[in-house]
Amino acid sequence: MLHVSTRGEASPLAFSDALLAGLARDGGLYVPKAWPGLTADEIAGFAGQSYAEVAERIIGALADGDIEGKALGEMIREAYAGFRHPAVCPLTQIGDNLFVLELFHGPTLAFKDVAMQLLGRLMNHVLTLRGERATIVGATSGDTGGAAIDAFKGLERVDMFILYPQGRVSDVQRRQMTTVDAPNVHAIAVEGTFDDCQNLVKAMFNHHAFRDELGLSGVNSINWARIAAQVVYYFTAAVSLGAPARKVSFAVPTGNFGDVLAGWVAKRMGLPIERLMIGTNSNDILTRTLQSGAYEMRGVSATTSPSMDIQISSNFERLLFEVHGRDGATVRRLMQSLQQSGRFEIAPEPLARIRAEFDATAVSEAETAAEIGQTWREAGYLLDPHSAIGVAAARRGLKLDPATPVVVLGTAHPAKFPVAVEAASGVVPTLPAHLADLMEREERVTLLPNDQSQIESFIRQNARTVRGAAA
Ligand SMILES: Cc1ncc(COP(=O)(O)O)c(C=O)c1O
Ligand SMILES: N[C@@H](CCOP(=O)(O)O)C(=O)O
Repeated sequence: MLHVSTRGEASPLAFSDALLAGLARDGGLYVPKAWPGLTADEIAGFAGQSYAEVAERIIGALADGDIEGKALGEMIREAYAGFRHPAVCPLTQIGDNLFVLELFHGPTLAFKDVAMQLLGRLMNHVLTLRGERATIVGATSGDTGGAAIDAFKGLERVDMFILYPQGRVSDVQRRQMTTVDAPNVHAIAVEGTFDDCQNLVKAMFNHHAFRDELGLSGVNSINWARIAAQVVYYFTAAVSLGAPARKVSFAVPTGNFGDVLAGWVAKRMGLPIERLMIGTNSNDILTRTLQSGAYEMRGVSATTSPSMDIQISSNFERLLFEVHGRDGATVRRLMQSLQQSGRFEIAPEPLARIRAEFDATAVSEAETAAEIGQTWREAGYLLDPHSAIGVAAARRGLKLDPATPVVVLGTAHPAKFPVAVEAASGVVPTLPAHLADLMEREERVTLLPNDQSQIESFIRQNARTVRGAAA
């Protein structure tokens, strides 16, 4: 199956080519040309299967034979063997019809590990088959960076450069990026916001001479394979609550719109999802957009859920493409308007299509802290601030529809955000044993201005890949 760009002008690519490309050459994001479907019987058959078995079926359907089946199965099994919970992504009940899907049992304690541990293996596999190398550039508001560095550290065929906003990630998040002693990974602190970092990454991809010279690739959720891997846990969670016979809703703490988009993809593939509830922090551009139809940028404020301090929600472009009948020209026009004036308007019909499947709600800093405190007191369950935003969104959804179970995506371990969690609950969350000495490890980081040419020079000087060929 081929993958097409949301902006309609780049050449369609097979799964493994889209995996290495990251962003399409027209600036768009890749999506499969058609959604593979699973029957209700097949979905019911997932009950009792391991996470890796379900992943093999779902990712196999999305990769559509482009990654050889036996190799894919082995990579999936290896990717999840190191998770600290045998279920990989277990489900915990914290209230009436209220569940947390714990996505933080991977090495860096965030949901990013679920996709990234597989992505590292997939990329290494494809690059090895082709005898190529790649230079990965990524932007992080805190979690993607650590997960990517862990998954790619030491890989011979890859150099990795991760841009994060200086002073705007938690100490644990920063140290997970800066204390890894591997010559192929580089943490770059940028004087700017996450949106600046993400804009720099996209600008490097759109600088085609640089892109080709360095063999650029990306591991942010602009990379279609990231979303594909995230689809799996929607199936495992819903099936364990009775799907496909029973509908389930999901509440998703949202920033770049990748995780909740994966839920929308699961629904397209046949999973009976009732509602997809977006929870935003006070950087509430998505909530405002669903209310008014106007996607309008404002300044980003720093919150206790820093990974969601985002205004340019990259994957929303994929949804825009779908609700506009896959019309790349319209998406190009909307994205141009965003770049030129910081806003665009969604017409009534596509907006109605979005509202038919998604709800959105903004959760303030005070409400986030109150949710952490309440859930700890009532359920004895410690939430991180991001997951707390999901729980607050779920509680609002349950008031409207108490009969449908809601699964909140628990996107990070509370110990990644100890200051906010302790302030809200009085409990100091502790890091798992493998990270116990994180705060004592030596840091290695380069501070650079928000300037594309200086960042490109740094990457050129430090990357071992030239023109995508093996050095
Ligand atoms: C802990 C955490 N929760 C939620 C999100 C938001 O996810 P997405 O950007 O896929 O919407 C992020 C960042 O991506 C995150 O790191
Ligand atoms: N919240 C993310 C931001 C980048 O998101 P991605 O899913 O597009 O990689 C982070 O923690 O870095």
